[in-house]
Amino acid sequence: MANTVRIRVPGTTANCGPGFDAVGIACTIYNELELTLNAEGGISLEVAGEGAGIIPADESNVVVKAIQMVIAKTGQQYKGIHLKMYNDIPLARGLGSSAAAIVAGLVAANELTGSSLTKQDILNMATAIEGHPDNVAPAIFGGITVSIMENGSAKYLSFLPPKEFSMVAVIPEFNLSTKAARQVLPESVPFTDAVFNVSRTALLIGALCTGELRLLQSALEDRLHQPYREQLIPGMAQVLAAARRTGALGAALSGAGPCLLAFTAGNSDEVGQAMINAFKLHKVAASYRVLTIDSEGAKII
Ligand SMILES: Nc1ncnc2c1ncn2[C@@H]1O[C@H](COP(=O)(O)OP(=O)(O)OP(=O)(O)O)[C@@H](O)[C@H]1O
Ligand SMILES: N[C@@H](CCO)C(=O)O
Repeated sequence: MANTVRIRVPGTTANCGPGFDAVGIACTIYNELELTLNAEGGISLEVAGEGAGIIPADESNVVVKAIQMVIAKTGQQYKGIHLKMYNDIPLARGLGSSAAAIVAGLVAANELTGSSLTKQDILNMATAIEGHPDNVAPAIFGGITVSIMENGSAKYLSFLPPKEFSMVAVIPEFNLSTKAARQVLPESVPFTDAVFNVSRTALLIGALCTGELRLLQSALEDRLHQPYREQLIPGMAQVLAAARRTGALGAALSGAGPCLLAFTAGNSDEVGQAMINAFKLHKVAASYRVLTIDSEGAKII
């Protein structure tokens, strides 16, 4: 018997400057996934939008992996996995495409197999596939999330800020895999840099919780990953500086990049244009999207 469900999952921006592997925000950019499970074998895939013609229709596909994980865990007999994707989140740009894909697969398969998994189970399974919880947590719960790993289990909190802001995501035309962007990171950092990031991360969460957005400029500073990743993104420092000069509340690398994100309270188009122009000076073509916070996370539609 065929069994079909459709899911919507938001893209996410992780790290938010100093909160490496811990802080993430769900954004109003979405992928939709329609999953049909049946008893006959085979995997089929139709993709519209981002990733069309690139995403594989086999077991190397992270959505398929996630679905098979749920089928195995729940002891179901489904063999046929049929997927239709409608993707707006660009792949390997720093807006959480892999987290959205994993979460879509897990949530959809859970829905079709009796909904025995809790959101906490889904968070743990998604983190096991993704490797870190900072994108998958907001993709599941929505809002701004802080997540940590403890004895193999993810602990998280999700909140909405009292004061609204927008996020200008500037998306260069080239992609950068998280794997490549993690390879340039050092194995250890100076104690002073660790202290620098602890203080900024605390300030960042405090500023977002209280709405003291004037503090974002300092709170988005980071010494754990951005300085090392600059070499991978031509013009990164200048594009972030252009955002600040144009009046952004603050700016940072989105996830592992190459997307750069500015927080704004009004002149988003002006900031986006200034960032694109700064990229152009480094021969990088880019476009921008003005996003806000998604408060719902993954949901069945
Ligand atoms: N809709 C999708 N279906 C299947 N696989 C996908 C999908 N979207 C992304 N992926 C996989 O995830 C990879 C991109 O993941 P990666 O972690 O490198 O970047 P990202 O998740 O877009 O960015 P970041 O983690 O920095 O926010 C793609 O190359 C592809 O293998
Ligand atoms: N925290 C992750 C986010 C991207 O997946 C990183 O920066 O590598």
